[in-house]
Amino acid sequence: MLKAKTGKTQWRALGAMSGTSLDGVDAAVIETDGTQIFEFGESAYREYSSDERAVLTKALGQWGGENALAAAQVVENAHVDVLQGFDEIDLVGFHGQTLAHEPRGRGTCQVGDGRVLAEALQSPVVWDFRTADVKLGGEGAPLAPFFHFACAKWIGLKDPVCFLNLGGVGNITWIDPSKSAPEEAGALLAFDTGPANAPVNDLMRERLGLTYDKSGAVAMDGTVETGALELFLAEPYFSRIPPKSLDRNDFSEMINLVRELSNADAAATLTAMCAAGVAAGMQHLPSAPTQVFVTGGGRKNPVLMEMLRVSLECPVVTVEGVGLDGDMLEAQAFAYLAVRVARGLPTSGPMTTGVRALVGGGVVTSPG
Ligand SMILES: Nc1ncnc2c1ncn2[C@@H]1O[C@H](COP(=O)(O)OP(=O)(O)OP(=O)(O)O)[C@@H](O)[C@H]1O
Ligand SMILES: CC(=O)N[C@H]1[C@@H]2OC[C@@H](O2)[C@@H](O)[C@@H]1O[C@H](C)C(=O)O
Repeated sequence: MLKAKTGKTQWRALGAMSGTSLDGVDAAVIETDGTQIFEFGESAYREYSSDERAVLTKALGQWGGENALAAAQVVENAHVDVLQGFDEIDLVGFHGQTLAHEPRGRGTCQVGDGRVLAEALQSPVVWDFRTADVKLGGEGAPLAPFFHFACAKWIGLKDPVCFLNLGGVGNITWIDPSKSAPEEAGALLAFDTGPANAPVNDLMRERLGLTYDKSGAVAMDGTVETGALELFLAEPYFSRIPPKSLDRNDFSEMINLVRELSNADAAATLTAMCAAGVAAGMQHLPSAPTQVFVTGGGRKNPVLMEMLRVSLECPVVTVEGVGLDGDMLEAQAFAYLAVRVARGLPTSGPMTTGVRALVGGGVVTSPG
């Protein structure tokens, strides 16, 4: 059973993330005061059933209505399922499921109601992390960068590095760990690099009835079609100055660029597009990173990792190489951010989301 505590300086926070891949819910505990990471705790994963995934897929791109409500219910149930298995939790950080993201237009939409979770878990819940940032002119994403800064400190780094998350969409955080705090000028620069695994997943589903290209097995036998890659890189998104963010389906038409190709060549080309998006992003960084730490499911794809190693001019390693868990980094990030919100500390700033001023985005709901 979850237990709420107040007046703490060190919190045992539980974070949960349901990412753009729609595979399931990651949940992880972290001990923190909202600045320093003291300890990483236990974690769990709750996969969506195929019926649940179908409900979520149907609601993608929607801002409300029947499908979005059904998706919210799936998200809430799955989260309660997995989160009730943790003990002695002070605070829950609940990201929810992004259905639509259009920061310069209709805003950003994450479903799953934090009030439902607070009641079911009898714990304070921090949720709706992105809305405040978007309202203040920010991209509302990425939000993990302040946590990446804390990770760089936890590792004990001194020189500029990058964290690269390869989920459905890719996002990168450049960090100068010699700065004392993430809100300090020059400490961070972050943005979405482009599509990551989502297009390959879509191709696998469409052609082979698979959910993803496990270990890059299909792409491994393919040849990259350079014409398609060039057309992809001509997209204005890549030259846009960051911060900038993407919706899962912003590049969904790129599958058309590989329509005529064999399964292997199409998978290789879409995988190369992910790596090329990251490489194009490097031009925007304040200085060359000494290392790139890769997190998210894409790090398990050796074809993608090799493409990154060839195109980036620095060592590319998985976050496991520095003692972190690449399956749980996003869940840990929302645990960490929840404590920052509870303590009134900012969670994003001009160099991570482009928001006008530092903002602590998130709503705190206590059980009734
Ligand atoms: N063993 C593997 N081989 C190849 N690809 C993999 C492997 N494991 C996971 N992936 C890819 O990683 C994806 C899941 O990554 P992750 O869990 O980081 O995404 P997410 O958190 O849902 O997305 P986002 O970070 O965009 O919100 C899968 O959909 C798949 O494409
Ligand atoms: C709107 C939204 O949910 N964006 C996600 C998505 O998934 C990856 C990338 O696009 C990133 O910008 C963000 O998630 C991570 C956790 C973030 O906010 O840092």
